[in-house]
Amino acid sequence: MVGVSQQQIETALKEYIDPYLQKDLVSAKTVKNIQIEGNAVTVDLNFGYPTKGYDEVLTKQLQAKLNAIAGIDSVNIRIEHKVVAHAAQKGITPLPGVKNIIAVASGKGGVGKSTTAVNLALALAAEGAQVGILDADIYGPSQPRMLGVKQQPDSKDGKSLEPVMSHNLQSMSIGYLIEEETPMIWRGPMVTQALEQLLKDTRWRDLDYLIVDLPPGTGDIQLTLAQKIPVSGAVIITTPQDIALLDARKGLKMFEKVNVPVLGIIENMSIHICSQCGHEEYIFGQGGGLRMAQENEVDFLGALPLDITIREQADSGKPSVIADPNGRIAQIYREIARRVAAKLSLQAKDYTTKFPTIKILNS
Ligand SMILES: Nc1ncnc2c1ncn2[C@@H]1O[C@H](COP(=O)(O)OP(=O)(O)OP(=O)(O)O)[C@@H](O)[C@H]1O
Repeated sequence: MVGVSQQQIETALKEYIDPYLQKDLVSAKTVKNIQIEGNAVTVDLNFGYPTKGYDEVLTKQLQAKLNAIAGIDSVNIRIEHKVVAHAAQKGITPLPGVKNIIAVASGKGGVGKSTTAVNLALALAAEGAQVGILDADIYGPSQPRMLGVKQQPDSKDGKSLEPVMSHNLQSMSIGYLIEEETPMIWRGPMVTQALEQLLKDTRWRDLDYLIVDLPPGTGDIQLTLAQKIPVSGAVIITTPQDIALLDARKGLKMFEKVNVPVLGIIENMSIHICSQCGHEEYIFGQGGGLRMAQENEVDFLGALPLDITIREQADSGKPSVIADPNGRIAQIYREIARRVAAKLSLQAKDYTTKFPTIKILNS
């Protein structure tokens, strides 16, 4: 009997389109090794984005596919992931301890940007990445409450700050340093200076992703931040109302202006689910976020319902991804997290720190 060939396995792997990368496994360069021993095949895959919540489904589908090849009776799929640093805006120095910064922005306030940012960060961590969150929403820092953090950050040297740990997430917020009731009057330059300091003086530790929860809006402050922080990609949060969509479009333009790629749009409060009877209703209109994404040729990353549990869980210091990890809402956030990370993994790598020094020798 003729044995199974490497070519046969590759052809089968080429037929599998990864739903997050939207490419087949071979073209996406995820296949690291194929080993055939008699009737047994082992495939080693390596992804540039964290895949914990997807490994089981992927393994089952590939096993079914490869087992269908005549002559194979044992399939072993080994999955790894390795997140690398991707390029940020030209001329901005990368942040020590942080591979990729993802900015979460909204055109207008109150659309659920901070709630989505923290759940996205927790979802990326649940997928297996090392994640941090910087609460740059200086006017209304809500991350301490949502992360259930009461203590102030430590400082080992009196100059830098140690990130606060909760739910396996490193975090920093102006809210850790000032009293919640203290009225702060921030003026433009003060905000950017305070945030730059908060970002740079924190000793982030080996982060694959740092989520930056930007202040709402698309004014000068946001523009300056988008220019000064080394951002690899941005995510825009909107609700389906026309007014929010209009403002979200301004957000898209802002990132375009500063050459930060937009990874996609998330629609929040998309559909209302009645907590009494489960009835579903599109209070703010249907499909607005998707249409806007299509019109502007950016990805639509997903939609979250308007659901009281999202607010209650965030308010209690345990956002939905932590409070109900197997629930429907957590699964939506995790699906979105995989899309965000996969989209980022397709972008150019950051070579700035890896170039060897060229020495010119006089002979
Ligand atoms: N999908 C949702 N379903 C129900 N409540 C939500 C949802 N998303 C956010 N909320 C609630 O809406 C309120 C506003 O959310 P959040 O603070 O995240 O918005 P924001 O856009 O960051 O606001 P700001 O612009 O003021 O910083 C919060 O009480 C939050 O718990």
